[in-house]
Formats: sequence, C-alpha cells, structure tokens
Amino acid sequence: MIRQLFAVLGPAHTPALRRLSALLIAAALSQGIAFATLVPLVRALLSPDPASAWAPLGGMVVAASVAVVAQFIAQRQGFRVGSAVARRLHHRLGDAIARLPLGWFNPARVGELARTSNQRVMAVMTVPAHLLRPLCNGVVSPAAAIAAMYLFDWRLALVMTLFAPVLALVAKRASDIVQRSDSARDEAMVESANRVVEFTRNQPVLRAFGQEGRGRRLLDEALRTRRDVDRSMIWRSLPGLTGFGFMVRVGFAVMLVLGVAFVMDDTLDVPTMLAVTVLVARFLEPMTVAADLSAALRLSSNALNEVNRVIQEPTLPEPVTPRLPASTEVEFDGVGFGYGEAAVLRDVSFRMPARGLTALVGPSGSGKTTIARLLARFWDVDAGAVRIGGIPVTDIGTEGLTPLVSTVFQDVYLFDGTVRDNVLLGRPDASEDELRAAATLAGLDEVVAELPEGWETTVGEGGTRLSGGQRQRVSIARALVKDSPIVVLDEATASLDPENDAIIQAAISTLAKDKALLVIAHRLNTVTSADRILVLDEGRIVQQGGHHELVDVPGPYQEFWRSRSRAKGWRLSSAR
Ligand SMILES: Nc1ncnc2c1ncn2[C@@H]1O[C@H](COP(=O)(O)OP(=O)(O)OP(=O)(O)O)[C@@H](O)[C@H]1O
Repeated sequence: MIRQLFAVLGPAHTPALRRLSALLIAAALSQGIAFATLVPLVRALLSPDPASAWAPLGGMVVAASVAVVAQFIAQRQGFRVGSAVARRLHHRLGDAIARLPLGWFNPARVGELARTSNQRVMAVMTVPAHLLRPLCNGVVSPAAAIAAMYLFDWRLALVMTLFAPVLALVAKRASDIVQRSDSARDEAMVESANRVVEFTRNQPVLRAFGQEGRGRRLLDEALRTRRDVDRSMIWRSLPGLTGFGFMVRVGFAVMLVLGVAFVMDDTLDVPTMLAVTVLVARFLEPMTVAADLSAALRLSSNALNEVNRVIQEPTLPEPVTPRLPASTEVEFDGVGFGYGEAAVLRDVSFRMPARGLTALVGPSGSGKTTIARLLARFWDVDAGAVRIGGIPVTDIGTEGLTPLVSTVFQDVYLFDGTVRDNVLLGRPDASEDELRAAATLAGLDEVVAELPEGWETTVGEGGTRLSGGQRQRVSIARALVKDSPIVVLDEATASLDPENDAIIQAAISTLAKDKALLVIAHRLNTVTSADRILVLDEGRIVQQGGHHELVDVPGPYQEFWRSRSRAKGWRLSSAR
C-alpha cells in the first residue's frame, strides 16, 4: 500500500511521504524503547537498591517524550500527506475525465465516478492521515521492544521473535479470507446505492403507474443482498480476528510458562520475569489494534485500485501530428460500429456538403444517435472512416475537432451557473451582440426576459430550475454562439410544443444556410426541408435522397412518412 501511495503521489510529494514514514518509525521505535526500559526499571525498583531506578526511569521519560513529540509531528504530517493524496487523486481523476472518450459517460458510470471521487478518495486519504500511525505502532514498537529484550534475556526474546512470523501469518490468512468476499461486498454496496437512487428518481413514474410496491421490492432485494453479504463478511472475518487474539494469548501463555520455568531453575530472576510480563502485556494492545486495522487498510487499497482503474481507462488515441481539414464536408465511408460484440452500424456511407441540412430518420434503435455521436468522435469506428474535409477524425485529434463540431442532444446538461455562463460555454470570448443574436435565434431571449434575474439567473445543478424546453433553448443558443461549421442536432420529441417547434424550425433553417447540419429528425417539417434524407434501418442506410425522390418510392421512407402524416393528420403528398 505504501508503494502504491508513493506511485500516486509522484516524485513531487515523495519527500513528504518519506518524512512521514521516518517520523512514524521514529515514534514507534522510541515507544518500543520506552516499553523496553520497563525491564531495567522494574528490576531496579525490586532490587535492594531502588535508587538505581533513576537511570532507567530517565531513559523511559526521554524515550516516551521523543515518542509523543514524534507522534504529534507525524499526526500533522499525516494530515498533510492525506490531503496531498486527495488533491493529487482528484487532479488525476480530473485529467482522466477530460481525456476519456465522450461515449464512456453514461448515467451508471457517472454515478460510479461520483462514488470514486468522494468515498474512494476519502478511503485512500485515511491511510496516511489515520491508519499508518497505529499500524506502524502495532508492528515497529513490539519489534523494537523484542530487540531490546535480547539485552535482558535472549531465550524469552527468541521465543517472541519466533512467534512474530506465526502471528503475521495468522493475520495474513485472516485478511485473505475476508478479501475473497470484498468484491461481492463492493458489488452489493454499488447495487444497493444504485437502487436507492433509482427508487428516489423514479418516484413519479412508480406512483403514476401504481408500481411503488415493485420499486420497493427491488430496493428491498438489493438491501437484503447487501445485509447478507455484510453478515457473511462478519462471519468470515470472525475466525480470523478471534484466531489472531487467540494466538496472541497463546504466545503470552507460552512466554509465561517458560518464564516461570526459567525462574524455577534459577536462570531468570523474578523482577526480570515480572518486568517482561508487564512489557509483553503492554505491546499486545497496539498489535491487536494493528490487526483490526488491516481490514481498513485492505479496503483503502481496493478503493485505490478502483480510482486507478478510472485513471488508467483507455482513451482515444491522439494523432502525433494532428491535421486540420481545409473544408468541412463530412464523409462516412463504410462505417461499421458496435458498442460490444453486436454490430449497431454496418457499412454506413454518406456525404454531407459543407452547407445544408441532412436529416436522419429511421425506427427507434436503428442507429441514428450512434451516427451523430460518431461524427463528434464519442468513440472510434470499428470499420471504415469518418472524415471531415477528407481527413479522418482520428487524424484531426480532439483539439482540432472540438471547434469544428457542435452537438445539441436530448440529454441537455447545464452547469450550476448563470444562463449567461451556460451559453458562453460555447465560446467564452463571444461578444454581447453575438450572445444576443444567438439568444434571439434560439428563442432564449423570451426565456431570459421572464427569468427573475435575466441573464444572471442561476439555473441550478443540471439546469433543474429551467423547464425541458428552456434547457433545450440554452443548449441551442450555446451551439449557435460556438459557431462551429458542423452542427449535430437531435430534435427532442419531449420538448416539441408548438412554440418550441417554431424555434427549432427557425434555428435549423438559419444553421443550414452556412453549416453542415445533421439533424436526427422527428418533425415532418424538418424532413421535407432537408437537402438529403438518410433512412436508417437496423444499422444500415436503406435509402437516401430528397423527400420528393423518396416519398413516391415504396419503401421504409414512404412508410415512415405515411405513419407520421397519419399521426399528425397530414396528407400524403408528392407535390413538387
Ligand atoms: N451506450 C450504449 N451502449 C450499448 N448499446 C447502446 C448504447 N447506445 C445505444 N445502444 C444500442 O445501439 C442501438 C442503436 O441505438 P441508437 O441510440 O443509435 O438508436 P436511435 O436510432 O438513435 O434510437 P432512438 O430513435 O430510439 O433514439 C440500439 O440497439 C441501442 O440499444
């Protein structure tokens, strides 16, 4: 674990951790020496010359004072190193998050990440801040006292020395047994935490459909599993912990019996025997505390492994020499992609010129969102290539691609800042006029006019103080302000009231004038005004062309058009 901590902290903090280790060892050593001086002290007190006790007493006071001062400084240093560990882990997590492919982020992973950056980082920082000191005391102090024992009676010292590896072995075995149930316990903890969140979040749905009982049952099941796993862990750890305590007492008893035997055959004097008994009894406690803490140390080590797993999560490869495209037409060339084994897109090829509207239509699950995300390089394709201006997006690199593509997806997330901050995120140096123009086009000006503090109104975490339609307007304004040449827009069905409908229509026609605009289309207006329509079915482009070309041809597009028109009360028309 210490080696892991050195690795986490890196060379800049190595001296601090070394200093902490040195202080802890010094404190534990001097505590061990203070323990050991008990022997000459008791011997002197019980001797015919009790005044000779001053020297060992002085030694004990000095050793104990050094121990107290070193412990105090080590405690402070422990907190410092603990907070350096937390800072460093948070920075490394932050860097990793910034490099992770956008496709990595899903609600489950985001929840897991929150746990990693809070509880797990806390668990790691407790090692230098709280755990190392008692652990060091439990190992180094007894070792120092045993070493000093060789000065008084080598036979008893040898018995204790031989007993140390036995105890270490018992402690290790106990820890190994419990460790086997760690992953089951972790899984049960994550599952129950997820269920609590799910149960809370889904209250409106559960109540609306009278399914509170079902939601409750799932939650209860997860909590029951967790209770069972916890119980089983306690049962598993009991033999180890009691076994360790038992072995400590056996060692103590063996030493007593031997001590008494040595006293009986006159090779050990009674005061030394008494003093050694007191000494051994004194260091049993820190040893037992250290054994108990080994479980906490193991959990911290598991937590660090989890943090490292996120930090070492593979990122998308960046080009050595990024290339910037001279133009911004988009090309999907024989693209194949799957989230796992199963293919979601197969041999998808199409072109989008630098200006104009391309509409993606197709049944739910046909791969529309996946195409849109591949254009913004949420993931890399499995086959074929996505190119902008003839250059594969993999050769453009993140820094080059970010200014080229804006996305407006359904799951709009806003930061807990003001409306202005959220829009300016698209381009922090946008002028006030550009900001207002984008707001007008996105219909955000009306929203801002009604908000209590206008542009300076804070939107709440995730934008919860705004309605779905208002959030979408902020997100469209953000994309407009960013003014990137390629825009990907998902027409959210959820926010399509007549007012929003008009706003989206206006935004789409403005954007299509001078940008390559890819829209996952749900509105018939968008489809009819599109320069080209890509019809997807089961991950393939089954038809492409303009509305008038496609609507007369029997096929998926005609069916799509018919069903949507019926739903809207529109008439099938092929008028040119
Ligand atoms: N992050 C993901 N991990 C695993 N599978 C996914 C993921 N996102 C989508 N899929 C799967 O990929 C397929 C295509 O999904 P996609 O979201 O691209 O379809 P869509 O046409 O946009 O659907 P909809 O119109 O319902 O939004 C679906 O079978 C879906 O279950």
